[in-house]
Amino acid sequence: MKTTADDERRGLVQSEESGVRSHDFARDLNHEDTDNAVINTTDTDDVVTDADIDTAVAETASPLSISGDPVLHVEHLSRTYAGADRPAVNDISFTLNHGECLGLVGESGCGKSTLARCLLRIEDADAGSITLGGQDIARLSGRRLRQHRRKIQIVFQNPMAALNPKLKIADSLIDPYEQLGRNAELSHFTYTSKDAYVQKLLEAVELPSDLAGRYPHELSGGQRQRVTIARAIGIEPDVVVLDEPTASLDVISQGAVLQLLTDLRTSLGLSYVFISHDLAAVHRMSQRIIVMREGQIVDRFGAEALFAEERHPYTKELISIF
Ligand SMILES: Nc1ncnc2c1ncn2[C@@H]1O[C@H](COP(=O)(O)OP(=O)(O)OP(=O)(O)O)[C@@H](O)[C@H]1O
Repeated sequence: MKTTADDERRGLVQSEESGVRSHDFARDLNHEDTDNAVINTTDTDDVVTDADIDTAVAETASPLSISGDPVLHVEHLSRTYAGADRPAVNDISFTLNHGECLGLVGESGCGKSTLARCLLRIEDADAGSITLGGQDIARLSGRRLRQHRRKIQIVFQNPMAALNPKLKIADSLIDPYEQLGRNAELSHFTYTSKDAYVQKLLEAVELPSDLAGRYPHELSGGQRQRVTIARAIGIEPDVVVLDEPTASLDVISQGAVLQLLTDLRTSLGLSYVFISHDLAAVHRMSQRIIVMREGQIVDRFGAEALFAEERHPYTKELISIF
C-alpha cells in the first residue's frame, strides 16, 4: 500500500506489516565486542590526508558547518573483523560540529555501519579514538558508559526491528527516559508527566496523539520511523547517528522524513552523522560530506562543492549514478 506523507502525519495509514519480530535494542547496546583483531592498513595514493581535507573544508564549508563548536572528534579510527583480509574501517578521522549534519556516503560494504557501531560503542575500535563532549569514549565503563549512551543516539534503517513489538508507542517513547532513572535534565522535552512527555514527542515528529496507544505493527513504515526518531531525540542527545534512516521507506515517505530530520536539527540544535549509500539524500541533508570506499575516506568537501572539478574520481562515479 502506498502512503502519502500527509496520510502518515494524520495517522490515517494502517500498516500492512503485522509480523512481530523480537528485538532487544538495549541488549545490542550492551554488547561489547572486544575481538583483538589485527589492523591491516593499506595505504593508497588517492586517499585524502587530514591536511588536504582541512584545507578543502575550510575553503568550502558552509557558514553553519564552521560556526558550531566541535561535539564529536574521531581520530585515526580502525576496526578489522576477525578473519577479514582488510579493515572494515581504516584510519578514519573527522570532526562533527554542533548543529551540523555531516554526511557519510559510500557503497555497500565500505564500512559505514561499522563506524556507526563504533561511535555508539556497540563495537570497540581496534585503534584510534572517539571523543564526545571532551571524553575519550573507549575509556568509559559502567555509569559513565551509560551516560555516554545518553549523549549519542542512533536511528537505524529498519524501524520495525528497532521498536519492541510488545510495547505500545507511548511505552517505547518513555523507555529511554525511564532507563535514565527519570532524572535527566531536559531543556526542550521537559518531563512533567508521562502523557505530556509522550505527546510532546509525537508532536515534534508530526504524528497524531492517538498513535500513543497503538503497537508498532499498527503503524505505517514512515510512522514507525518517526517514532524511532522521537525515541532518539527525546533524551536530548548531543549527537544523533542516522544510519540509512529512510532506506526502508517509499519515496514520498523518504522525502518527508528527511525534511522532518532537517527541521528537528535546526529547531533543536541537533548534530547529525548521516550515513547513507544515497548521495542525493546525503547532499540534501548535509553541510559537509565524507566519501568512504573500502573502509577509507577518499574525499571530503562542503556540500556546495559536490560538483567541483577537483572531486575524487570515485565521488564523480557516485555522482554519475546519482
Ligand atoms: N560482524 C561482522 N563480522 C565480520 N565482518 C563484518 C561484520 N560486520 C561487517 N563486516 C564486514 O565489514 C565490512 C564493512 O561492513 P559495514 O556493514 O560496516 O558496511 P556498510 O557500508 O555499512 O554496508 P551496507 O551499506 O551494506 O550496510 C564488510 O566487508 C562486511 O562484510
